Amino acid sequence: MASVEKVQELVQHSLQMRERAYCPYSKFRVGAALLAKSGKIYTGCNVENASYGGCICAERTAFVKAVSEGDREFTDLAVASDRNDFCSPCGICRQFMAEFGLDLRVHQVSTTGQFKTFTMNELLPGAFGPGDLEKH
Ligand SMILES: O=c1ccn([C@H]2C[C@H](O)[C@@H](CO)O2)c(=O)[nH]1
Ligand SMILES: [Zn+2]
Repeated sequence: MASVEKVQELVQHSLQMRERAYCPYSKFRVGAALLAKSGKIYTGCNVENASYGGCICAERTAFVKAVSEGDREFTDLAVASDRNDFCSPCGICRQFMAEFGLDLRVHQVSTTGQFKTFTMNELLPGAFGPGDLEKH
C-alpha cells in the first residue's frame, strides 16, 4: 500500500488531470492517476468521441497508458471529477481495473481534494476475472 504522501501525490495529479479532459459532449471532466509497483505514476483523463460509444474514461486511459508502457502491477488509483464528489468509477472501468488485481486501492476524490478509499474487491465483489477462464 502506498504511503500517505504518495496517495496525496496521486490525488493532486487526478485533480490536475481534469484540465486535460476532452469532453465536449458531457462537459464532465475526469482525471485519474495510477501508481504502479515500479514506482511510476500514470495519469489519464476522459476522452470523448462524436460516436458516443467510443468515449473512454480517465481510469481506463491511465491503465492503457501504463500497460502499454510495460507496467502490469498497481497499488493505488485516484480519480476526481469537476462536478460530483467522491467520483465513482463506472461499471466498465471496474471490470477493466479488476483484471489487474482486486487489492488495488481506489481513492475517490472530492472536488475539494478529500477522498474515500475502497479496494477493487469492494467495488466489484465477486468479479469475473482471469482466474475464471482457467476453470472447467
Ligand atoms: O468515473 C468516471 C465516470 C465518468 N467518466 C467519464 C466518461 C464520460 O466521458 C463522462 C460522463 O460519463 O465522464 C470517467 O472518465 N470516469
Ligand atoms: Zn469508466
